[in-house]
Amino acid sequence: MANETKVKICGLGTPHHVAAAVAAGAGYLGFVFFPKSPRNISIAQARDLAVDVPIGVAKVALVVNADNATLDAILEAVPLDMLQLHGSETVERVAEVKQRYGLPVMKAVGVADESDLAALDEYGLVADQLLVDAKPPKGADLPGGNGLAFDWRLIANRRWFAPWMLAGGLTAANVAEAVRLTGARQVDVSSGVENAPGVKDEELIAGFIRAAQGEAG
Ligand SMILES: O=C(O)c1ccccc1N[C@@H]1O[C@H](COP(=O)(O)O)[C@@H](O)[C@H]1O
Repeated sequence: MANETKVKICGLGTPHHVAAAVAAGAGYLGFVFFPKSPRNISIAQARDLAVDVPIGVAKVALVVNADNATLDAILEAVPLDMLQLHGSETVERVAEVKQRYGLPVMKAVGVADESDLAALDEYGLVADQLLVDAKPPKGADLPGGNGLAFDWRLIANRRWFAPWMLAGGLTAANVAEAVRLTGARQVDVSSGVENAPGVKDEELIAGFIRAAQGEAG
């Protein structure tokens, strides 16, 4: 039976793939502002993509340790619904960004083992949402979007003060099991709906959303 798992498709870069994600039922669309990422887009590109997104589908800006000038420039030009902080932003910086921009903030926390879980409790007291992602390997260029999963059993039956989203190495083949094991009601995917780094695939997007929502095929 179908469930109501909300899906975020991250790292969109073309109107075609934005439309495909919306048509397939994505609840969130992610735009990456991080020059090292193969999914990085300019502010002008993001504005053009965001303006046609229907009301009810949240437009999320993913940034990594962005300063106020960078956030000012993004938010002056792009109509956004949420900020995703995916770097080493402190609890204090999360609170500052929330207050300065008045938008919901989702803080990404990397998980590799038990010792990483305390950070979720801390950020959960200040962020509007948590993004529970795999910790990047040492020396990785990207703090996320590496297509790596973590051991989902680490967070089975854990809950935090803020709503949360599961990320990291999710694909159409593993997302149903990830949801079953963790109890996630929201999932986020980037690499798992691509056929090359940074190149989204319409069929993979639709297949991922069907699988996340428990629909066959
Ligand atoms: O997608 C990126 O390029 C990216 C760059 C910098 C930080 C985070 C990034 N993506 C986020 O990482 C997770 C997991 O991605 P994947 O599905 O394992 O590829 C996801 O939350 C993206 O939002």
